[in-house]
This record gives sequence, structure tokens and C-alpha cells, in this order.
Amino acid sequence: MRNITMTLPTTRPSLTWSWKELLGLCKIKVVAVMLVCTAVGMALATPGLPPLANVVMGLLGIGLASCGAAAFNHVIDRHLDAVMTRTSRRPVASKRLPVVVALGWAILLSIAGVALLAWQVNPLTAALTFASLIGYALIYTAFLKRATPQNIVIGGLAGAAPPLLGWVAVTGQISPEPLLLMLIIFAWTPPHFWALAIHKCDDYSRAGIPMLPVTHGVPFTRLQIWLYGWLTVLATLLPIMIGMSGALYFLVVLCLNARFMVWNWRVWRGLDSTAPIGAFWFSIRYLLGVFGALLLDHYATSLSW
Ligand code: HEM
Ligand SMILES: CC(C)=CCC/C(C)=C/CC/C(C)=C/COP(=O)(O)OP(=O)(O)O
Repeated sequence: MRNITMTLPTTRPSLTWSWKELLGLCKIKVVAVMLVCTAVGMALATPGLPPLANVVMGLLGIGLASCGAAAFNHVIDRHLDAVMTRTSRRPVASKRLPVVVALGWAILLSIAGVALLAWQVNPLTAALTFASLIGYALIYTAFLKRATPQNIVIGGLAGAAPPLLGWVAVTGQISPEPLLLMLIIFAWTPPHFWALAIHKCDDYSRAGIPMLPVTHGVPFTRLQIWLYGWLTVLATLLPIMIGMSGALYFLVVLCLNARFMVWNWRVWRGLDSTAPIGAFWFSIRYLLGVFGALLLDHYATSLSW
């Protein structure tokens, strides 16, 4: 009797855990923040409200493709993930989910997302989303991540694409404004990620991944975070300089930038061992704050017309 109860959970895999594991491949929280940036790109693309169909289908398609890219990352990185404490409990790395199932899920999500965009939104959005998917799932994950400490800088282009994708989903064309929004995320990625990489340096070292703190040391990485922090601050001021955003955005971003740079300063000066992980978590609130301010300012200006 005791034997039966102990073996039941492993011999009877049910659909319930399968769905939970499949969802676990999607990096839901990261994709959710990306979709916020996508939605802001959509909103800023037009003076009034963007067409509802483009918004719904665009967010759905870009969301599905991003989840597909994340699932590919879980499959390709399964051996590295298994070695790192932060990632070893992931579904494929821990062998709870078969590789073939995860791969099928990644392909299904990616095809569904890109096809939906091509069919219901426009071909340019589908093409750019596909390029971002390849950029993250293949170029970053399978190649750059293992090859160079600049992996996240180059790979950051794919992660920075969401506001451009949102803009193109509404207008059907690429313009300079969404490229500025992309630049904000692109410059933000190194302070976002290298702060975590310092905190998890031993993990990356053990897995043999050439992240900057592993290859060039923690003090050099702290300096890079400080410098890219300033680049991010400059990038957030560009929408004001070109007249895309106004006083409300400026005020919010001033406060956010001050806090962001205090965190980056604490990391740079190496004041305490908790600064890097604190800076990492703040970076996410910061990005949401900057994009929230862009949205608020856009509609505040529209309403006052
Ligand atoms: C190449 C670019 C990027 C790299 C290398 C990177 C790296 C990471 C890593 C390693 C984590 C920890 C994940 C975990 O423990 O599960 C993380 C978390 C996170 N990242 Fe990034 N990231 C990048 C771009 C982005 C972008 C573009 C966004 C959003 C627009 C984003 C939003 C987030 C969020 C919201 C979390 C927290 C997830 C959670 O709470 O589980 N990241 N990032
Ligand atoms: C279509 C489109 C916009 C695609 C972008 C897809 C996407 C989910 C990008 C997320 C960026 C990210 C979390 C990188 C970390 O990967 P990592 O492998 O370094 O981190 P890990 O060790 O936590 O897996």
C-alpha cells in the first residue's frame, strides 16, 4: 500500500501538471512587461485611440511569439539552466517536462503568434516580430550567450523591440519615434541584467557562461552599469527633445532617473552587497514607470486639446 501511494505521482503524469509546466516556459512576467511597452508604442503611434482590432490582435500575436521565444530559450539552455541554482528548477532543465513537448510548444506558440500578426495585423509587424524571435531564441540564446560578454548588449536589441512592434502594428511603418523608445530599453538592458549577473556571478561562473562579471570582474561590471545608467537617462530625455512628450513626462522621469541613478551609484561604489539585487528589482519598476509616464503624458496632452 505504501509503495502504491509513493509511485502514483511519478507513474501517472496528468494534463494538469503539463499545462502548469507549459506555462512555466513562457516567462510570463517578462512578457507582461514587454506587452506594456508594446501597448505604449501602440498608443503613442496615433493622436487618438489606436484601432481596437490592431491593439487586441497585435498584443495577442506579439505575446504568443514572445512566449514562444522564451520556450525556445528553455529548451536550448536546458543544460546550462540545470547547473545554475536560479534556473535548475525550470521544467525542462529539471526534466519534469520532456524536451520534445517543450519544443513542440515553442514552435506552436511562435507560429501562432507570427501567423496571427500576418493575418490580422500587417506583414511588417509579423516580419519584425519574427526577427525579434530569431534574435532572442537563436542569435542570443544559442550563440551570443555562450560566445561573448557583450551577449546581452547585442541580444538586447530583440528585447528592446516591443515599442517598435506596437507602433508598427498600428501604423504599418517604421518611424524615428519608436526607435527612440527602443533605445530606452536597449540602454536599460545592461544595468538591468548586469546587476543580476553580479548577484548571481557564481552561478554563471559554474555554468561557464561568459557574462561580464565572470570575464572582466565585478568592479569593471559595476562601472559599466554606472555608464549605461547615464546612457539610459539620456535616452529617456530624447522624447522631450523631439517634442514627443511634455512636462508631465519630464517631471515623472526626473524622479525615476534620480532613484535609478542612486541605485546604480550604490552598485558602482560597491557600498553594500545587496545593492546589485536591489538595483535589478528597481530597474523593472523604473522601466514600467518610464513607459507609464509616456502613456500618461500622451493622453494628458490629447485631452487638453
Ligand atoms: C537581452 C535582454 C535581457 C536580459 C539578458 C534579461 C535578463 C533577465 C534575467 C536573467 C531575469 C531573471 C529571470 C528569472 O529569474 O526567471 C530577468 C527578469 C526580468 N526581466 Fe529581464 N532581461 C532582458 C530584457 C528584458 C526586457 C526587454 C524586459 C521588459 C521589457 C525585461 C523584464 C524583466 C522582468 C519583468 C523580470 C522579472 C521576472 C520575474 O519576476 O520573474 N527583461 N531578466
Ligand atoms: C518576439 C520577441 C519580442 C521576443 C523577445 C522574447 C523574450 C521573452 C525576451 C526576454 C529577454 C530575457 C528575459 C532574456 C534573458 O534570457 P537569459 O537566457 O539570459 O535568462 P535566463 O537565464 O533567465 O533564461
